[in-house]
Formats: sequence, structure tokens, C-alpha cells
Amino acid sequence: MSRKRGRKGAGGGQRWDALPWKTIEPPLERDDGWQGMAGEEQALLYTLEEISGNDYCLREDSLGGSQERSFLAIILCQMVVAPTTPSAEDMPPAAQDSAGGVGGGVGNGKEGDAGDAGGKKGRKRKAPSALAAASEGGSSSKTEGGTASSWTNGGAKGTEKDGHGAGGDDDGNAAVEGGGAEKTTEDGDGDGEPEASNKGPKKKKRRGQGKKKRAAEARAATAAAAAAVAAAGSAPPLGDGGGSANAAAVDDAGGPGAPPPPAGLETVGRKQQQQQQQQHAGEQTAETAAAAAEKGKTKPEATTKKKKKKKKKKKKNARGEDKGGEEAAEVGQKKSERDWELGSEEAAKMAPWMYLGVELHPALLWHLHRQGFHDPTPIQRRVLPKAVLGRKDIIGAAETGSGKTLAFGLPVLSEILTRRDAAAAAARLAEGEEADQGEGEEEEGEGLHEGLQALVLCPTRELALQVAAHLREVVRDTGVAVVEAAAAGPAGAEGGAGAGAAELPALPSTLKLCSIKSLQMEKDVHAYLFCAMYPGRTLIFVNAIAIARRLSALLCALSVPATPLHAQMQQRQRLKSLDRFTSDPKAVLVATDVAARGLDIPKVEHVVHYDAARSAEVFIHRAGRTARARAAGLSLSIVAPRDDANHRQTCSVLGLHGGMQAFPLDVRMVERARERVGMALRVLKFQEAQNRVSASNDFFRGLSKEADLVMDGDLLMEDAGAKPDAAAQGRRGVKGLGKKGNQHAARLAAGARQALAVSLSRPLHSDRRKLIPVAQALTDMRAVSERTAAGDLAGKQRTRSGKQKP
Ligand SMILES: Nc1ncnc2c1ncn2[C@@H]1O[C@H](COP(=O)(O)OP(=O)(O)OP(=O)(O)O)[C@@H](O)[C@H]1O
Repeated sequence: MSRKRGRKGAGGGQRWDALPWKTIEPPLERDDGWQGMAGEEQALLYTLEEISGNDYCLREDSLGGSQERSFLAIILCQMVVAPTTPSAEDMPPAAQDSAGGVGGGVGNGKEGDAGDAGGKKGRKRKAPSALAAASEGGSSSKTEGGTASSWTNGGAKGTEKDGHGAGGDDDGNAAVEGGGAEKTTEDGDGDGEPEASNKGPKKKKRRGQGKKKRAAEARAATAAAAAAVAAAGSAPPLGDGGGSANAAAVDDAGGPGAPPPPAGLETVGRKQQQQQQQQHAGEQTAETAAAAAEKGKTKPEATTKKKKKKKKKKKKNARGEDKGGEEAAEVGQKKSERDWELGSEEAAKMAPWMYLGVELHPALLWHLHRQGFHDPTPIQRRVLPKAVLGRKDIIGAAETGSGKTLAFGLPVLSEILTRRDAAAAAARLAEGEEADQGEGEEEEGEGLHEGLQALVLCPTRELALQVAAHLREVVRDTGVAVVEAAAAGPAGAEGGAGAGAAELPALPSTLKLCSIKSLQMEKDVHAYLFCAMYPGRTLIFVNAIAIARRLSALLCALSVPATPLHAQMQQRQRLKSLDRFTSDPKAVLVATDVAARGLDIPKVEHVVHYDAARSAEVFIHRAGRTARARAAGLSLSIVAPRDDANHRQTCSVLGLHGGMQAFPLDVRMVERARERVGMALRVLKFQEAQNRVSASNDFFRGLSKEADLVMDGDLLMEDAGAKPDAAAQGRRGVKGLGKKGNQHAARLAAGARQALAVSLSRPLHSDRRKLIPVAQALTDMRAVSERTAAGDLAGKQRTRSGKQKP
């Protein structure tokens, strides 16, 4: 439900750049609810409300506890792009007229968006309060019903919540979006080519005659596609029984209960964008006119300076010096508005986005299409209309891997791009010049939008990098820079979630949950057995850094390509581990909860909880690293007696009162895995001894070198397994073992390594057919247990009646 919160009648005169940024220092440590929010956070929200002129906050009653605080970052994003002036439709007619005049120069290049209704009149959207009221009705139902999208949740839980991005932080980093100001002539990725459409952005020659034709084609195709989907009953009909908030939001444009003329929808969206542009252009015209007049006077000087600056920047880039420390802003060649036109077929594919009635900036649409995102996800469908059209501040909630990043990212980026276009148009207008894409325009835009446009806070550096990369993908080549910036967090802190949240995020319905009961000392065996039997990208979660180190070393010794990830690793090493994990489809990452939240690593097939998560919320975040974006995934909990309490609590919170499904195990394979793990532990023990010896020897050698002394051989220990010539030099061996003892140790080490190698060269099970996919194993197991249950039932009935049932 939406409800009003915060101070009323807040003025809208301030701008986002007056934000007290310094008061937001991740990690935000409170994990209690909205009401109990730390004073400064509360103050920050009020400040944000004042700045945005928005004195209400849309939220759902189902959200509570830490979720609200979790979405501070999103609120923040929305706030910084919220209007500081009344919207065009709230303006008196005269003002609207003048804004319309400005907009005439702005709308250039939009005809190809398939967003125009070809002259049909769109219905006016409701005023914000009406929209809020409408959304109340819509948001009461939490299921996405009857939509065209395969993102529909179907059997997923009715209440979808999330605790995205908050809680106990690892090291408190921020992803920062800068906008408009930066531009280089390089494509950050070196890959400006479209993948989905196999067509590059349209070239300028598309201007003129052919353009109108193509635009008309695109409109016709989109309208036809939309109408076809609606006719088939698979599109979300407005005001239908599905009752989703999305439908309610669309109602705002189309009226409740009325089947939507798709073109009308598009008109509303397009009109909205034009209004936004007109509004921004109107705001900036006077300011820009003065600036332009000034610029006109000093232009030659200013241009030369800028060109020099650019040259310097290019040189720096070539030398790789301009990385700004940790930042790696990928700013591609800025393309003009016209370059983002989609062809008619492409536009038709993107019709589900048009249904939202939100006209996203064409560049975003183009990039969404390029990435194959033809459908908005449920959370995106619900957020976008309210964020973009309703200009609401949103606390969003959805299952893991459901596209929340773009849900908050798209409105922010669309606003930045739209404002920039409007500013450029206003500048052109002020200078009385014909729109001319190129250097001149870039500089105008640059002058008007220099600086930070939006800020996203993330609890870990990894997440900051990921969010930035994710957003960067949709603004490639627009000249908007998305960069990551680090902020200091508590050293060595782990990214555990705050316990005791009243509401929990949901898990995707494509995720299977199962468990293995184990002894503490057998956990290694089960973890190894699973990795060996079901190779695939696997994320193993442990509760302690020492275990992450030990288990990853053990798995490596067993030829499983494992790497650790924990908060005590240097940032560089952490990124390297992640790189390795993402580049090898069979890699295993042994991680602490530093990797539990928000990380979107493609195609993680399995999540293994080596140690039980300390709370159900952490469990959900961990498990949510797999089964993302509609993919299937498996979560396996290895439950030893000491994990039992946490595991049972998680099960009860998830409503699995009978516990999780037992993972099928073959006793013979467990036996063989046990043998191998034993051998690997021996190898590691010898390895460790060897490492200790060489570390000690290195230490003494280093000392003697520094002091310029001749090394006394007695101080050196002999390497177990060292080369024979080293032993021949008469050094003393490992203390307590003596020379013979060392030789014996070396022999043992070599023997253990060899035995392990032999064992690893054989299949884990003599019958290779036992290597079946996890999903198959679970299906088989279910069938067996169903048969057993049926048998049991029959058995019971037999006993009771004394007769066997047919
Ligand atoms: N409209 C879309 N169509 C297809 N894929 C999408 C769409 N939007 C996002 N995705 C993809 O879905 C994946 C998950 O997105 P994202 O990381 O935003 O999820 P999330 O909801 O933030 O997850 P978490 O709660 O775990 O942080 C990403 O790989 C993203 O590229």
C-alpha cells in the first residue's frame, strides 16, 4: 500500500547537489525498521524529500524491518532525479505553451522510437496523488497475473520481498554514476557492436525522407505487435483481474477497465517524455541563453582550451594513466540521438517495454534490445511507471536475481539522458542554431551537466563493480560515465545480513532446495563429492575465513578448480578470484558471506552451504546467487549437528516444515570420496610442512643477506622433499626429524601425492552412468520417495484392514 510519510509541504526549491552527501557513510549499521531508523538516516530522508519536493514515499506494508533501510540507496537515486519544478501538466497553459515551443526543438529524432501514436491523442495521466491512490489498489495484490512475459512468477511465493544491498557490510563501497560530463573518443569495451540485432546504431544518413517512412513502419509494427499480444490475451490487460501494480499504473494512463489501445499508451509515454524534455528545456533556456551568450564571446579561447584538454586526456588514456585509481569509466564514443533508432522489427520486439507507457530514452531501449532484454521483469514493470511517470520514490522488493538493478537504474539513467538532451536542445535554441550533432553539441551538453548526477551505495566493492558494469551496459556510447568509487569500511568485516528482519526476500521458483545430513568431519567429503559428481559453476558458502582458505586448498589438491573469496583478501586478489570463477564454467568459489548479497555472476549452477547460514535472510541471499534471471539452480545445505539449529530455523522460516529434500547419495561413492579426501589432507599436511621450512629458510637467508653475513648452514632446515643435492650440502633437516627423518618425510609426501594422483585418475564410481545431472538426480529421487510413500500408505492400509488393496 502506498502511504504518505514524512513532512508535508516541503519546498521544492533546492537541487540535488545540495545533498548532504557526507552524512551517508556506508555501512549503514542499523538493521531495525523505518521507525527505529538512526537519526541521521531519518534526517537524510527528510532532506531528500525536501529536495525532491516529494513529500510522500511509496511503500508496501509487506515490507518491514531492514528492507526499508536496504532501499535507501534506491530512494536516493530516485530522489536525486526527482523534479524540482512542477511537471509540465501542472503548469498553467501559458507556461505549457512556452514549454511546448521549446520541446519542438527537442523532440527531434524520436520518430523512430515506435513510441508515437501517429497523431492520436493520448490520455492525460493522473496527477501524482491520483496515481498514488491508483497504485494503492494495484499493489495490494502481489502476484503478477496473466502477463505476456515469461518473467511471470507463476508458482513463486505471493509475497516478494528483498533485502537488497544492505545489512552488515563487508567494506562499504559505492558505485557512482557520473553523467554527461565525461566523454572520450574510445569505446570503453572495444565492442560497440550490437549483439542481438547485429546492426550498429543507425547512421546519420537516416535523416530526412526515409526516416519518416521508417518511423511510420516502426509505429505500425509496434502497434500491430502490441495489438496482437493484447488480442491473444497474453498481454497484461489494463485493469484486468490480474490486479498487478503494473496494471494499476498503466491504468493511470489508460483508465481503469479500458482495454488499452497500445498506440495510445505509446502516445502517453511519448508525451510524457516530451513534457519532461520541454520542462527541462524550459527551465534551462534562460540560464543557457545567458551562458551561451557568454560562451559566444569567449568561444574560441574556451574551445582551444577544451581541445587541449582533450588531447591531454587522449594521451593519458593511451598510456593507461587516466584510470583514476580504482575507477575504470568506460565512456564510449557519444552517439547522437538519431543513432538509437530501432528498426521496425526490433521495435516490435520491444513492445512489452512500450506497454509500460514509459518512454525510456531511446539509447536505453536500444541497449536493452542489444542485450536481448525484450521484456521487463515483474519488478521493472512495477517500478518504471511509478518512478518515471509518477516520479515516486520507491522502495522496491522482489526475489533475488529478478532485475532490481535495472529497475532503479533505468529511471535514473533515462532521466539523466533526457535532461542532457533537453539541455542540448535548449542551448541550440538559445544560440538560434539548427540542431547539429557533433563536437559543438557535445561541448554544450558537457558544460551544462558536469558533475555527479546520481549515487548508488553498495555494501561491498564487488557489488559496486557489478552494479556499475550493469548500468554501464545500458548507457554505452551515450557519453554518460558510470564509475565505481571505494569508501572505507570496517577492516575485515564480513557482509553478513542483519538478523531479525521482519520480512524476507523471496527465492525464485526455479531454485531447488535440498540438504545432506553429515558429520562435522565428513563435510569435506560431501562438499568434494558434490563438486566431483556435478561439475558446474558452484559457489560454496562457509562461515569463517579460515575454512574458506582450507577448503579451497583441499579442493584444489583434489583437482577441483577452486578459489577462495573472503574479506581478508586484498581487493586485487578478490577480483582475480571472481574473474577466475566467472571465466571457468566448472569453477568453484569458496566464499564467506562477502559474496552472499547482490552478486550477479552468470550461470552459477549450484550453491552449497558448507556451513549453515546464520539466519534465514542470509540463506536466501546466498541461495539467490543461483537460479537467477529465470535460470534453474540448486541449493545444497550440508547439515552437521552443529548446523542443525540454524538449518531448522531457516526451514521453518521458508515454510519447509518437513525440512529440505534429501540429496541422493551413493554410499560407495561416499566411501571413495572419503579415501581421496584423506589422501589430499595428507598431501596438504606435507605441503604445509614444506612451506614452513622454506619460509623459515627464506627468513634466515634474508636476514643474513641484509646483514651481509655468511649463512650458517646449521640454521637452515632441510626441505622435506627437497632436491637430493640440497641434502648433500650437509644442511640439518626439519627439527626433530634429522636427515633420515626428512628423507622419510619426503618419501611419504611423494607417496601421498602419487597415491592421490592414481586415485584421481580413476572414475569416482565404476559405473560412469552415475554421473547424472543434479536435476535428474532430484527427479529420480522424488519419484523414488513418492513410490516409497505410496508403498508405505498401501502397507498401512493393509495392516489396518488386514487385506491388501488392489
Ligand atoms: N528485463 C530483463 N530481461 C532479461 N534479463 C534481465 C532483465 N533485467 C535484468 N536482467 C538480468 O537479470 C540478472 C539479475 O539482475 P539483477 O542483478 O539486477 O538482480 P537483483 O534483483 O538485483 O538480484 P539480487 O537481489 O540478488 O541482488 C542480470 O544478469 C541482468 O542482466
